[in-house]
Amino acid sequence: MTSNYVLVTGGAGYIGSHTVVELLNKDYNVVVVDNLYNASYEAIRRIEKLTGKKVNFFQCDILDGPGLRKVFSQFTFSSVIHFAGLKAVGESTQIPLDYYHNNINGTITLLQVMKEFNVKNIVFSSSATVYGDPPIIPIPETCPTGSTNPYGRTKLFIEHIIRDLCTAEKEWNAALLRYFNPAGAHPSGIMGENPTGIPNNLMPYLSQVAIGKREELSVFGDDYKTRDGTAIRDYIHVVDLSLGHLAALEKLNVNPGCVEYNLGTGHGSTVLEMVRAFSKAVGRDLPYKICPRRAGDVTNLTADPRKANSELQWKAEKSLEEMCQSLWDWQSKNPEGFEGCDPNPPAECIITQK
Ligand SMILES: NC(=O)c1ccc[n+]([C@@H]2O[C@H](COP(=O)([O-])OP(=O)(O)OC[C@H]3O[C@@H](n4cnc5c(N)ncnc54)[C@H](O)[C@@H]3O)[C@@H](O)[C@H]2O)c1
Ligand SMILES: O=c1ccn([C@@H]2O[C@H](COP(=O)(O)OP(=O)(O)O[C@H]3O[C@H](CO)[C@@H](O)[C@H](O)[C@H]3O)[C@@H](O)[C@H]2O)c(=O)[nH]1
Repeated sequence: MTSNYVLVTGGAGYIGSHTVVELLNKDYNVVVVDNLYNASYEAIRRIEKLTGKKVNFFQCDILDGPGLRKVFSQFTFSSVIHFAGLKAVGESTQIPLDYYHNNINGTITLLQVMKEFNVKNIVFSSSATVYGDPPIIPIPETCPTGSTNPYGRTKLFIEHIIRDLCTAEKEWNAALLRYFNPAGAHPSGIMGENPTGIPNNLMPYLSQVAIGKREELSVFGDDYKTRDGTAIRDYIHVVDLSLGHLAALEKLNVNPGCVEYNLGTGHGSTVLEMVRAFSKAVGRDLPYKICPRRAGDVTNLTADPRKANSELQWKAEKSLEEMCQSLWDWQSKNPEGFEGCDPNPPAECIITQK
């Protein structure tokens, strides 16, 4: 049995797949589990193509304790990077039970199996949404938390669960990574976000407008108290975000207990600034219309990333232009995303049926 594997849950998804590439590039041994609810096995094939390495993949649900035990019996893990979860804010208000069950029970099952196998280092995908409508901009990690939607509350509850575990059992270490707004794609143009159905998020929607799949962007609200009236977010290149996970893994080696980090750039952009930046990458103006605010949106989520910068020796390096260019490369080379590619893994990789 080879030791020192990193288990990546949700590793076929958008941020997970980019992180797996960076881990493999740095010679980590990686195992991916994903139930492929919101991903295609094609992402794993693309990771293999990009890195020239074989990915140990299992179609396994994190709610499937016996399934996870099968994986944990085959490898010795030093740590887990836990991406798996449902992530659409709007959908979470429609089907809250599914969100609470999948995200919270899934995480508890994972933590129980980790404990059984004496794996006590975890990097968790949290979110800036835990800050709700923050009173301080840029937002430090010490800002009060409290989310406005079921999805955000799952992130907040999971943070509490992991923190409680680290308090109760001192051998546990956890990095709770509060992501701001990931955007962009792998610079190769081979891998990127592959949203199913109509994208909820600004940048994937805008890129589908550019490719002609959607008529125009709806800009949700121009009456915010910002420089142009549209809401501000801290967009971070997905490759920078992925590298933040490698930095967090390193941090866990020095037994820090439970630590929270904002992963953002510290620079906020309005919706209209993003429309302009992406239009520039595409080479033409993209159509948009001003619409009412979207329920649940807040004015400004901009990170104060200094804690991550100093304690993780990590900094977001890539520009807004690189974010937009890589997204457009990916979208224009793969207008249908992974559609048309076989979404299923080889039968021997399937532990949990869909
Ligand atoms: N994308 C964002 O804007 C953003 C921002 C903040 C936090 N996050 C969090 O980061 C993580 C990754 O986000 P993403 O954008 O890559 O999303 P994604 O949907 O692309 O990836 C999540 C992956 O988890 C898998 N999954 C879901 N439930 C599972 C389960 N029960 N068992 C096994 N696999 C399961 C999905 O199939 C998918 O591949 C999520 O936890 C998300 O909440 C995302
Ligand atoms: O079609 C669209 C989509 C979005 N927006 C606006 O664009 C901004 C960004 O929206 P979006 O891309 O949907 O991201 P957020 O709502 O900020 O949420 C993302 O970023 C959060 C962290 O900041 C994560 O927790 C969430 O999971 C993730 O979806 C907001 O002001 C939206 O109102 C539009 O104007 N039109």
